[in-house]
Amino acid sequence: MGKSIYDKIFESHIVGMVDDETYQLYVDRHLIHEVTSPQAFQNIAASGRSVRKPESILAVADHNVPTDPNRLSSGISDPVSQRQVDALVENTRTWGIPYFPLDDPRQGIVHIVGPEQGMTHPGMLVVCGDSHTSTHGAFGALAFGIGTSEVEHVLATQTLLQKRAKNYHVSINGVLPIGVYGKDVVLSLIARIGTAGGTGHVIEYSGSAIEKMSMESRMTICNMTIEAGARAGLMQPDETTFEYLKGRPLSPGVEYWQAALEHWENFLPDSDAEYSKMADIDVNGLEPFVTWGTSPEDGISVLGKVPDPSHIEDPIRTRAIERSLEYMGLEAGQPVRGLPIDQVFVGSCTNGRIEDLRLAASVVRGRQVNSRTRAWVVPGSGLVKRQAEEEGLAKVFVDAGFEWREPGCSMCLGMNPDRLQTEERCVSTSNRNFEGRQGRGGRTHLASPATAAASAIAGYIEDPRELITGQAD
Ligand SMILES: CC(C)[C@H](C(=O)O)[C@@H](O)C(=O)O
Ligand code: SF4
Repeated sequence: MGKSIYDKIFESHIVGMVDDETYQLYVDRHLIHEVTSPQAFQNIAASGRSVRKPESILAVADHNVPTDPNRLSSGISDPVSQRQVDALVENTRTWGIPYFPLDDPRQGIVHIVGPEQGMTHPGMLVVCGDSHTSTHGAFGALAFGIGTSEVEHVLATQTLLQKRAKNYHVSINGVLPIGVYGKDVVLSLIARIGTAGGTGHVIEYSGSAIEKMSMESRMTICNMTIEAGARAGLMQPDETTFEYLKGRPLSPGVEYWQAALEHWENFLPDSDAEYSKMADIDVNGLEPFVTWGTSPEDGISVLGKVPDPSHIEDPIRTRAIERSLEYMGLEAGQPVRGLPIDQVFVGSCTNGRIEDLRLAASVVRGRQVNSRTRAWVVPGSGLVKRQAEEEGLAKVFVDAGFEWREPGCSMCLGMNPDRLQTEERCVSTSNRNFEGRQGRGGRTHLASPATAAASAIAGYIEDPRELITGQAD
């Protein structure tokens, strides 16, 4: 029987078995951040154990840090956040773990910093105490989020206990129309299979649309794969992957490059690999997507209408839609395009990379943010920020009336000062639109950087094609 990428990585990392179903897997790389690591380090110290392989770890503070331009002098006002960041600094110092402090240009969101440093290679097992670790699957690595007790286990043993997931194959074919991007593809996938669609599975992507995509777009898709309930997302490594990795600080050096390429070939899927679920997506007719509700599966075309619960038969679903509409301040059947917005957030580990900023800037260039809307760009890392400044993108944003901020998770989640006020409506390039996600009572519409940028200019949810080509409907 043929093997999937998942099967091959999983099997090559088995170092032991705990029972019939539970394997002990070797972990190649471990990313840590300030929220899910303090307790793990505390337990390591309390039990007199030590960190087994500090050089396999990379640490950054991202969730709790402020992103205002004065953050180095003003510091962190919330005492719990400050304690978590202090603990990360202290723990990394104690154990000799690489850490990028706030004044280091390499600081940023863990899932942007890791790939940027060349930390994830095809065939690796990569973990982090964070659900969006699935992002790294874009490199053909098995990457998934773990809980704090597992973070402790990995710190102490460099291994993890795992049961095997099932294989799910998603084939994405066609040519992306103008104004439609990786974010729209993944929002449409989640709308189709639902937030439980991938439960118990690892989704492996292939197809002509994926082959043509940049690493940045592939990462956006793998990042949100977790929102479809899957354990991880995986993509086959190819020339695009190798080009991206070449020359990065933690990538194999020139002298090892050929050997690395040969090694990575071991992790390509067999042509007769078996998958327990399959889906095909044709992107040729895809439209820009935006969510209307409080679940990532609530995506519709930007030209679509929010659902009418009276047309739904399932009473549980009817109630859920009614509740979402109420929370989101929407009427059944209302078009989503044209909804006035208070805030636009371009950033997060989903869409805070240089390609995302280039895309948003291309929509914004020479235009002005609508006076009713605040618009922010929060680069995913200091390196993204620097590159965007060098390319003149920062100036495009600032000239248009955007705020240009320091790297961090920022408004992706309300764990730092960047939050929505109650009932404020935001078009956000992040990955979750749960109730209160961007601040208590805040209303989130997930979308691509192009849709977010177009909405900032319009002051309402706008079809980006309107600004790119002048022909929306
Ligand atoms: C805080 C952290 C544990 C959390 C996660 O695991 O995803 C966060 O990054 C998120 O996006 O909700
Ligand atoms: S940017 Fe958002 S999704 Fe990504 S790690 Fe930070 S909080 Fe989680």
